[in-house]
Amino acid sequence: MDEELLTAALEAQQNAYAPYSGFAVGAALLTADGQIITGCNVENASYPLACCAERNAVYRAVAQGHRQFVRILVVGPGPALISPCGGCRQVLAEFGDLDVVMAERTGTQEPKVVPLHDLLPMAFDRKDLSHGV
Ligand SMILES: O=c1ccn([C@H]2C[C@H](O)[C@@H](CO)O2)c(=O)[nH]1
Ligand SMILES: [Zn+2]
Repeated sequence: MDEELLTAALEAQQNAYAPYSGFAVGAALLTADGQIITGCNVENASYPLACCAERNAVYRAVAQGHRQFVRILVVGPGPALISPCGGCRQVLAEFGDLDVVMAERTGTQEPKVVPLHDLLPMAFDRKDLSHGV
């Protein structure tokens, strides 16, 4: 399955819009019903408006009716493995725990799998809202 996710993420990475950082990222999210939804980073001349590949994948998946995820693979340019930024960890945590697979494009390093819970322990979530939605 990680092979399929890697292929999908590498394809999405090629569509990354990253003229400012030059740092292209691709992500592939595996839904509970076995679908793969991809994302790439999309930057903006107003730098803070950049959207990460992981968040793009989550938002695309939700827009298509998915809310249960089992795995997300994120691929950076390499040779370093990259892990989701804090904002993306929080966005992913909204939909529960899942495994995060970190990969890189050059094939130098073996992918590494880490549960989201380990990347963002004690995440703020709906239980912390005083009005309890
Ligand atoms: O996990 C990550 C880390 C960074 N980026 C993007 C944000 C920005 O466009 C560029 C440089 O940080 O890479 C992602 O998409 N995912
Ligand atoms: Zn991010």
